[in-house]
Amino acid sequence: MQGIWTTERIRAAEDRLLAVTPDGELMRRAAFGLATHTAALLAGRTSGVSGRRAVLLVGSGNNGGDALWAGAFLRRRNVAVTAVLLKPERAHGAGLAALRRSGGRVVSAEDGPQWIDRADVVVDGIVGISARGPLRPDAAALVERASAPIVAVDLPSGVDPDTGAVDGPAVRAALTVTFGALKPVHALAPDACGEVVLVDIGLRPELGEPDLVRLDSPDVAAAWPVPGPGDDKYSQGVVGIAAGSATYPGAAVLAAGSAVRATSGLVRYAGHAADVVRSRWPEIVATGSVRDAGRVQAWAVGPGIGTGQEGRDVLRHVLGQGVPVCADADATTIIARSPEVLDARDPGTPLVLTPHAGEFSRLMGEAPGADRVAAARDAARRYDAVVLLKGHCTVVAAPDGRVAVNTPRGSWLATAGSGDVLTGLLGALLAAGLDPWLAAASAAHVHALAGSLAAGGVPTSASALVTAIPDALRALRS
Ligand SMILES: NC(=O)C1=CN([C@@H]2O[C@H](COP(=O)(O)OP(=O)(O)OC[C@H]3O[C@@H](n4cnc5c(N)ncnc54)[C@H](O)[C@@H]3O)[C@@H](O)[C@H]2O)[C@@H](O)CC1
Ligand SMILES: [K+]
Repeated sequence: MQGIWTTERIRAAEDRLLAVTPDGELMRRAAFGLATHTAALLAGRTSGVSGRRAVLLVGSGNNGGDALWAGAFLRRRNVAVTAVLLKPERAHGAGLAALRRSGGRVVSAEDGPQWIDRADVVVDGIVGISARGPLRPDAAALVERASAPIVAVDLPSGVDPDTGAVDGPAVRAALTVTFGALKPVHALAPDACGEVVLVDIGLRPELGEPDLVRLDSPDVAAAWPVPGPGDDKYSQGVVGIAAGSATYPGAAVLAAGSAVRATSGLVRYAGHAADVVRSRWPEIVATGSVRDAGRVQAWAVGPGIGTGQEGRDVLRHVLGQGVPVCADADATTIIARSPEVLDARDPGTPLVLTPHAGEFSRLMGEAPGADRVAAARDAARRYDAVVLLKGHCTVVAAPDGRVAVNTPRGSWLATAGSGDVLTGLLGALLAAGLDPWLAAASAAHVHALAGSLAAGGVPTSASALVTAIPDALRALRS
């Protein structure tokens, strides 16, 4: 599990560490790591380091200081280094002196473009964790000019460090070299960060518990239920799927099929698409109504059930069964419009809501906004439910404040029916007895992995996603 800390926590930890570390030592560690990874990028992209040209974009803070010191280290490997100072009077003094001593060139922002045009790599030391708002016009113009790969120092400038939001011009890096700990931007703005490498500067002992986490494949593999010697189809958890309609059976087929592929437990289906579901998935026990579905250990409810009286009755029924419920799609809309359906829920029975931005707006009366982590946390508290906020990056918040972020592998999941597949995965994990927050985060992880395997670099479909679930689980467990 990877920990992620907000900039406020990072700054506090850095202050504690600075107090017991010789002056300049942390920046030296950071800059040495930055130089090493920048040289590796140069070697990879231009098959050499010596004689290559690096341009540093240097802002007014320590982020620029890191860039300048890294420039001095790169000089030792005979890289031609030019620092472009955005605010010459406020550039990091010691870093500037070190670069000059090493034979680096220092130019003004006006002279920057001619050096940027000839660069093999551009190092973005414009702003780091003290950044506020998008790039200012002078910096934006220089960044725009760069056609060489950009290495972001700590984080891509112009992207909000704590939310990953981009509201104007920002750096799009090939590589981000960060120090001490991952920050939210690294999980929430993967396209702006490019590859992210973490340089150890000794901060970990000062950090405490992370604010957010990202599950690694081994975490998900360890959590994912597989049958043991004493198991049968009932002991592994029976999931009920209440989805789809006679006119729109697709959601039912996808959600139920996804549950079949996710675990070895039994899958029940209840709804108007029973015949279609049975013909597609003969292993499913299908009935026409949730009232005669039989016992289950969790319900996944919502996709395609409609938002009218019948949908409301279905939702109220499953919420009253005293088992965990994953409420998706139409079920979310019903809850937003008729919150009294939640009265049917036994207090203490886990509920997972899986809204996309539009459904979130209905549930909360306002859009998630730039701070999607805070938004998901608020919704989790308001509904006393695990909230999985869909989007390019999925945010999973628990009512107790835990948050997991799933960083996608491309945008392959943006396809019709993809959400139904996630609902099936989540239902199966809830039925197996996983902690609901871990279930949601694990389902999101496998969903994304199945998406990238199904796609293999070209657009894919929800049906292909269902087919790829075993491949994803195999990849996790290998
Ligand atoms: N504190 C430490 O011990 C360490 C800090 N390190 C580096 O220091 C960075 C943080 O440095 P600072 O706190 O000095 O601040 P930054 O370098 O992040 O920002 C400097 C200043 O830029 C200005 N600014 C904010 N937003 C801007 C925008 N959108 N456009 C233009 N200017 C803007 C502000 O006046 C801000 O104070 C980290 O990101 C990291 O790179 C590393 O050297 C590791 C050790
Ligand atoms: K930066």
